[in-house]
Amino acid sequence: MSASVFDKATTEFIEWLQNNGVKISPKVKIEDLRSQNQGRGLVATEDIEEEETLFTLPENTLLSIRNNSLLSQKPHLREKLEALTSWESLIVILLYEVYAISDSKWKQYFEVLPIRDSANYKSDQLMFWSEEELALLKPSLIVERIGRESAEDMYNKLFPGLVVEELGINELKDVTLEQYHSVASLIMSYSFDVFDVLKNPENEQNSDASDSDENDDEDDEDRELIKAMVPLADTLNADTKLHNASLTPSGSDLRMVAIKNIKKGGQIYNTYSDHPNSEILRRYGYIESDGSKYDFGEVPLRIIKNHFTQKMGLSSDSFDRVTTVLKKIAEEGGAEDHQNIVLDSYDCFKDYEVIIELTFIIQVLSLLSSINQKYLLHQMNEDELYSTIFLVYKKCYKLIESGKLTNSFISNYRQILESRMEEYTSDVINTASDKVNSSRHSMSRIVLRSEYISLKNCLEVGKVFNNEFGKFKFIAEEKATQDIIKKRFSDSDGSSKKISKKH
Ligand SMILES: C[S@@+](CC[C@H](N)C(=O)[O-])C[C@H]1O[C@@H](n2cnc3c(N)ncnc32)[C@H](O)[C@@H]1O
Repeated sequence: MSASVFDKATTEFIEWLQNNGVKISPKVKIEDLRSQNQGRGLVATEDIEEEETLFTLPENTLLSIRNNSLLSQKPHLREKLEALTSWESLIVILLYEVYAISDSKWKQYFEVLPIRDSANYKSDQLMFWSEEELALLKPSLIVERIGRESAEDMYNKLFPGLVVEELGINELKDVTLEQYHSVASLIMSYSFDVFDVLKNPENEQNSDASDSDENDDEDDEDRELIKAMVPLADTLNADTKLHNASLTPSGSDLRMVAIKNIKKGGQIYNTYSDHPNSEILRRYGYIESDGSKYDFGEVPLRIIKNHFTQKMGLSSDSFDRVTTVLKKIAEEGGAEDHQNIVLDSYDCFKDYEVIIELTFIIQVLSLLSSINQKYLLHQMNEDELYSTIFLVYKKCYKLIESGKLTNSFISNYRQILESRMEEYTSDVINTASDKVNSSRHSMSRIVLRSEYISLKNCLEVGKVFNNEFGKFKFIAEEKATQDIIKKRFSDSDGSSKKISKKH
């Protein structure tokens, strides 16, 4: 699309908005931001004050299960469509609107979307990356969450089986996997979750923007929220640090409101929720070159296992038995009493915070490794192992609750983070943000750098373990293990119980 064709599509879209009752402040305009690889965006043409309304959208401009040509033309399908998840129904509705009819009410809107303009919009969501390109993202765990399989399962469920045979929408009998992917990824990166005002007229609109996931397992029982395409609101780009406007309810309308003062010439930014760069890339196909505010790196359980088996003397079998018991303790105790601390991976945030499960599991394994030096875990039967781990679990819970950790915890924690960081190559670590472009190669490096920096920040234990809940004290190992050893392994006269000591 040449500049004039691109501009013409923008002009016709603005006319369409006005003809459909959308009120736009004279202080904003849609701008061509292709030179910054941002497609279209909204910018301020005057200084804007916090709380000013930038535009108001009447409910009938939204494209959703409440508003679409499919149900206007085939109202008998309502119940069956409502029985689908809101993901599935919006996919069918949008495919019908875009491909099956020529006179859609939203025609001018579609012309400014990637689905109609592949020349200006390249789909960089991870779903569209080849295996070689995905390899650029190693060792990020994001490559394990692309969800291609579940997306294809949904395609196979819908086409042609459900859509043609059950719903009888013959117009969609030839939908290809490619068309399905482009509509599904459009929904992933452009849709909003809004209150279903027709079903719940007393409810105000919800402002959750674009935080939907093609693979979310939804419970649509009461259908209070529905997925919708929201023209113009979805023209806003996003930035976790520059977020300055939000979509808010206003009766049955939606209003985009400034949440900060915005200077003339500044871009209006929405937020697509608290995602790190890896997830922004997966869902939306771009990255924040200087990192997302919500960046984190991840420590896979595999790294923790390697550490405790290779450096702390636990056998691989003991480690697996310990994690099995820890899962069992969580299951039996109920989530409130005993949380599950055995996760596939553990988040370490850029802002010097790690999830509590990471602290907890490393502390548990640290104490168990100390105990294992005297009383071999692999010689214990199931019951003995269970009760030992249970005591250690309880002890660690109390320690953490009272702001204490052991010295071996801190050394293990450091080494585990360092082992994970070693998986990142030095060229990634040294990527300069001013050299960033929108190539997949460049974006991969930024994602990896975001993760690496987050892990590195979490090595600053003085900050990580000195947070809003207070400063952790580090105590000697023996102080923490002596009670357990007394309770578990010694009779009152000091002789050892059933379990044999290591010689
Ligand atoms: C809801 S749309 C925003 C409008 C979009 N720029 C357009 O022209 O249609 C979301 C898409 O915009 C792009 N985008 C949003 N925020 C961006 C940013 N900060 N930098 C680069 N691209 C961004 C991404 O392609 C994303 O998938």
